Amino acid sequence: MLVIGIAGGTGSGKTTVVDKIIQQLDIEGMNILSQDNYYHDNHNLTLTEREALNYDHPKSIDFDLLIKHVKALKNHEPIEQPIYSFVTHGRTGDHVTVEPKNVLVVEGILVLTNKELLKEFDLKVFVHADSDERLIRRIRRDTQERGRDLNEVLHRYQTTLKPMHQEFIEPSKNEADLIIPNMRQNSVAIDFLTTVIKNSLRKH
Ligand SMILES: Nc1ncnc2c1ncn2[C@@H]1O[C@H](COP(=O)(O)OP(=O)(O)O)[C@@H](O)[C@H]1O
Ligand SMILES: Nc1ccn([C@@H]2O[C@H](COP(=O)(O)O)[C@@H](O)[C@H]2O)c(=O)n1
Repeated sequence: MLVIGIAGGTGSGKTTVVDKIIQQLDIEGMNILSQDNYYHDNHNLTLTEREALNYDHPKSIDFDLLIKHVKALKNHEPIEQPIYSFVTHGRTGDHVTVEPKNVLVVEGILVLTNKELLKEFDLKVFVHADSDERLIRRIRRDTQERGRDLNEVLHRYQTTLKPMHQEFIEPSKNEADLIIPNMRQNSVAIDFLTTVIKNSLRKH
């Protein structure tokens, strides 16, 4: 199994890049594990308390479970992936069964910050977009798709997102084998990444 880690700041375009790779690779045997589904549950806290949490710090992620799942899939065992809600800031209680396949992509803002998880990756990618562009994309997405208002997005950006990006996410770029500039549609970079994955698959 080929395991690829794809990191990058919020709104950099990780999900979009993964979708394009899926289209271009055109293979059935590919799984995507999103770090977003591995946020700690925090159902012991009230909704107001959960809303106030820092979701951009590595401690917000249940890396133990994520790494356990990556290892299980590499070991040809199916996993029960939790499903997360950005509205309730917690796990929904539902799970999706993921069967092992030839390629596993693990994507999320913090996936290149964890030393144990890094050991599991054959290829490490960082998607880059400037912070102003990412903030604009984040405002659009969170207000349209994640049930947030402008004040919530801007408050979170100033208090936790920006400082955590500078402390943890931006430095994790140094772990990447490949950096994808994604300020605009970048089909050359997507073609290149697809070729690298195809070549790696031949060796696996
Ligand atoms: N190259 C790009 N140019 C313009 N908009 C983009 C680009 N890549 C992604 N987007 C948009 O930015 C938003 C965030 O992208 P997404 O892939 O969800 O980012 P991430 O998964 O890194 O948070 C989405 O609305 C997406 O359509
Ligand atoms: N309850 C939560 C959990 C996470 N976030 C934000 O999601 C961002 C990561 O997701 P991307 O798809 O943008 O990579 C991260 O920056 C968290 O601030 C949230 O708002 N609420």
